[in-house]
Amino acid sequence: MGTEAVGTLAYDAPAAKVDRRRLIEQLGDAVRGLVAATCAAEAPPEELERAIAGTRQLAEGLRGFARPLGTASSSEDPLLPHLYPAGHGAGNPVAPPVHVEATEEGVRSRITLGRQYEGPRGRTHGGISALLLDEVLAYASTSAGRGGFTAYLNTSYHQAVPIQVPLEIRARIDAEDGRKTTVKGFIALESDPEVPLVSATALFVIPRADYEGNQK
Ligand SMILES: CCCCCCCCCCCC(=O)SCCNC(=O)CCNC(=O)[C@H](O)C(C)(C)COP(=O)(O)OP(=O)(O)OC[C@H]1O[C@@H](n2cnc3c(N)ncnc32)[C@H](O)[C@@H]1OP(=O)(O)O
Repeated sequence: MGTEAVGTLAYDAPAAKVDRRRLIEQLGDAVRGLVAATCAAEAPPEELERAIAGTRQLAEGLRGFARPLGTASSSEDPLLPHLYPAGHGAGNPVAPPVHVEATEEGVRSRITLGRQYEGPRGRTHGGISALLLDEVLAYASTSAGRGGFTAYLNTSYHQAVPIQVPLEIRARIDAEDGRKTTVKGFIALESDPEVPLVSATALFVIPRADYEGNQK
């Protein structure tokens, strides 16, 4: 049996599943690195052609093992983090590598964004900032035992969020009202964590059926 940390819970997942999840995370990380290198590469034509052929061959190899759309991966486990969500899945090379930890007032995530998240030169794309805030604010709601889907995410962009610079994202519950949870948070430089670069307020709503089911 392998032990994988889930919040404060140590869960003995079957070793084969843990090993497989590690490989999936490593593949996600490797392809994420390839995506970042692709966005930065000033390579000569022959190197680009080599990269195109090699990448197409790798993709073709993996496509043969694709699971049907809408089905869960055999590596998913209800007690372990999902591997493929676009916002944080460690196995999803498109997802920024978001890790969240609990703090006294809520949650915090430290992250450095690669070149693939660039919008205007040197700055993070605003949609990526919104994605990060949605993710970390949702995590604050979930880890407080609330959860819910994002009903709105209001973002204010105060200053540029730099690429390849350590960032800190913090979030805390602002209000709870039945099925509704309002969460506030912001992205800052890790070196200047009190100055918001992008701030957000989000409303998370638990669907009525889920909420009423939990009240029984
Ligand atoms: C390591 C990292 C881990 C990370 C851990 C997890 C990270 C995952 C993060 C992903 C988060 C997402 O992106 S979620 C995906 C994006 N969001 C969605 O797909 C949601 C789509 N929308 C919906 O499914 C629905 O609209 C819901 C569930 C949000 C609400 O539906 P409903 O339950 O039928 O809503 P309804 O009865 O009308 O409203 C309930 C109450 O909410 C209020 N309300 C509803 N919508 C709004 C709104 N836009 N603005 C204001 N208020 C609203 C209503 O006024 C009402 O208040 P009152 O009258 O009761 O006072």
